[in-house]
Amino acid sequence: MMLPNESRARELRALLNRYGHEYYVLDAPSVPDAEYDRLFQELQALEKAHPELLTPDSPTQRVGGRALDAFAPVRHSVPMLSIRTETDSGAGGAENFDAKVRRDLGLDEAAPAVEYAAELKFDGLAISLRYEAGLLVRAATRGDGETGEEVTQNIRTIGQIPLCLAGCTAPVLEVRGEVYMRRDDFDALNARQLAAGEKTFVNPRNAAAGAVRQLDSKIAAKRPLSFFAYGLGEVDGWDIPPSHSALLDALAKLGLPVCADRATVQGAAGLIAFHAAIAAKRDSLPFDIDGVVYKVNQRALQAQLGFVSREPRWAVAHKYPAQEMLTTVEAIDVQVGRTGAITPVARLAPVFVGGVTVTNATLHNIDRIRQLDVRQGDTVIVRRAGDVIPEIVDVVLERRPMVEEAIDLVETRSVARYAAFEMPSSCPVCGSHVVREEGEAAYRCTGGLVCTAQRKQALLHFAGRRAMDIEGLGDKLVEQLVDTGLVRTPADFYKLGILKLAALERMAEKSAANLLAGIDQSRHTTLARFIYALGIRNVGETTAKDLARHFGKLDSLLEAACREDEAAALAALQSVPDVGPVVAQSIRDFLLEAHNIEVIEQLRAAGVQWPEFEPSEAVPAGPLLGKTLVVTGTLPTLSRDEAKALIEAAGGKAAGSVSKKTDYLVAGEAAGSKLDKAQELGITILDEAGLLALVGQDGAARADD
Ligand SMILES: NC(=O)c1ccc[n+]([C@@H]2O[C@H](COP(=O)([O-])OP(=O)(O)OC[C@H]3O[C@@H](n4cnc5c(N)ncnc54)[C@H](O)[C@@H]3O)[C@@H](O)[C@H]2O)c1
Ligand SMILES: [Zn+2]
Repeated sequence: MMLPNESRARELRALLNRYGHEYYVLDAPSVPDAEYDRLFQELQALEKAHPELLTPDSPTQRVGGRALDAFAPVRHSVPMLSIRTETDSGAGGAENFDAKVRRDLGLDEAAPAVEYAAELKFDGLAISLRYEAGLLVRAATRGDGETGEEVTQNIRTIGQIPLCLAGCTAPVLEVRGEVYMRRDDFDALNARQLAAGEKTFVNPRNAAAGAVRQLDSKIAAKRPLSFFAYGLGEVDGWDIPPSHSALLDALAKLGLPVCADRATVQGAAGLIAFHAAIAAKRDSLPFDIDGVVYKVNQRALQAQLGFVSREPRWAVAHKYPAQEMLTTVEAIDVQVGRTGAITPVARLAPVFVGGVTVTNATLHNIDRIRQLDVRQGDTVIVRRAGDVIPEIVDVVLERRPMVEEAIDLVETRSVARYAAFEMPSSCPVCGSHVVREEGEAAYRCTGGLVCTAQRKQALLHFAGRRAMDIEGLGDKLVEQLVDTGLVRTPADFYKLGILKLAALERMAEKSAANLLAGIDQSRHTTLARFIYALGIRNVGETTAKDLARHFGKLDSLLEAACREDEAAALAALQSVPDVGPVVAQSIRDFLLEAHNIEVIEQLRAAGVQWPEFEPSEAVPAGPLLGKTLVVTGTLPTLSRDEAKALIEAAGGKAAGSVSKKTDYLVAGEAAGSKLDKAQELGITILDEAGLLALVGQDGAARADD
């Protein structure tokens, strides 16, 4: 009968061997390192407590993985080892190592502190570079430590690795170091993979390992890799410096990249300080590290300490919290952003990753979800590295909850317990319909005027100088008005009274009165400004002007955009200059949303108005085509902007100053120097009625007056 410990050890060996194979040989781990380490430590503890369970094939007794047959084997005359990991994550990690070193060296209490070289533990893969007479002749992976794989071609594509050493012609110099991928290079690579519909990499380490062990050097060359040297292999004819820190300096002199984040420190206190300093800057490093490495600095002492099975006794790795962890997806929700973008988010069982507890992870968009095939209930790998938002990078499919489904009366099959995620068709915040623009990854809520998620942004835009131009309505005030519930939609601005406003914190009666005056003034506007103020996606100031000029009346625009026949509606919109299919679709989506129309009607009912005219379609050229007009003074009914809009709508140009090129001056009450100048130049002077007549808008044609 098999004892429980024995069967657990067997189970752990099998699991670790499989994960090791996926990681070392296939470069495609299915679980995060932290999960592997947890099982590894469990097996180590079991073997320690019951030495009879230790088998020669145990993963605790070996280094790395077997070399792939596809590469030529390389025997390492000096084996490439692993490094023991100190499991105490606090200061104890450094203290334990220092105490052990002192014990192993036979140092007593009175002996001075041991000197250490402290470095970063780069998260990539180990490579041995063999230089003969100063030339790079071979590069090899670690493999199982004894035999690695020849990857010279791929390594030659790494620009940072010198093909020829500076000032060294020693017969043999094997340099060991880490090939890694910078985070920015990794992000760019994944973006390219995603765009090409190919599988993305879980982390920079796997991407780097996959690139180095890529059979096709052309593909390897497209994966941007970097390198740091940190040690030696076989050496012949080169004077090895007496300390590790001096060795790193010497390697840098030969032209090899050596990381600047390293220090020579004394005793446990020095190690603790280094560990803390690097922890503080870990997120801002341009590449991933999983910890720091402490090495006894003097070579003589290293030799005295020697090795145990798979690792040196003079070095230890002291890790930081893992940047990838396993957790489960409790639900997939969507979030509505300030601009209406709807993004899926995974609600996670709380997990400590990259130094923080994470409960949500962005899923970016539906394409990303489909690519990962992530579902509610799944066990996933969450990654948080650098200052970026936590992300789900992979699904552990073998842990997906499955249920039996009957195919017929006798047969069943296993299917995923939860269905694939679908984007909602209406906004979870306001219920408006949701659209996806062509060629865009994001879905959007179309309820720009009503959606609370977009409210503050929309109101601020509406009041903006280039939109309704409401004086004194800045972001602080909009925030206050929304938070106190006084304003929900732009129409509410026009319902504000002095009492309500003056009751707001920090609002003096005088400023309340000024604001109300500003709001009141904004009632007289132009159609272009009004359209722009609505905040329709993709409709900027210029497009708003084009639309106003083309349709002349808001109702003509509404009618055209909301036609039942979608193709006809889009065509009508696209007959406006510079309006393409995407803009046309945005306009239609916005105006088809009944919530938005309600607000537009409320605004009109509140007295927001603008001059309207017959669409310029009827008079394609416009009566003022090629004419330049200047408006000055106060007109009896039109505001300055309204007059300008009329001129522009009729094809004319509204200029700011009078010159010989001016065709007409439109002068109102209290017109000053411009009038004098126009008279001097003999320019035709019009009053408001004259202007209206000129553009074919005699009094009767004006709406709302
Ligand atoms: N996810 C999985 O399924 C899976 C499977 C197997 C192993 N792993 C991971 O692999 C690691 C264990 O592998 P290991 O035995 O290679 O040990 P290790 O990676 O923890 O330590 C040894 C390696 O550290 C690297 N290193 C980085 N910076 C260094 C520096 N400054 N000086 C010296 N060496 C430096 C070298 O490449 C060296 O080979 C663990 O992190 C484990 O989680 C993960
Ligand atoms: Zn919404």
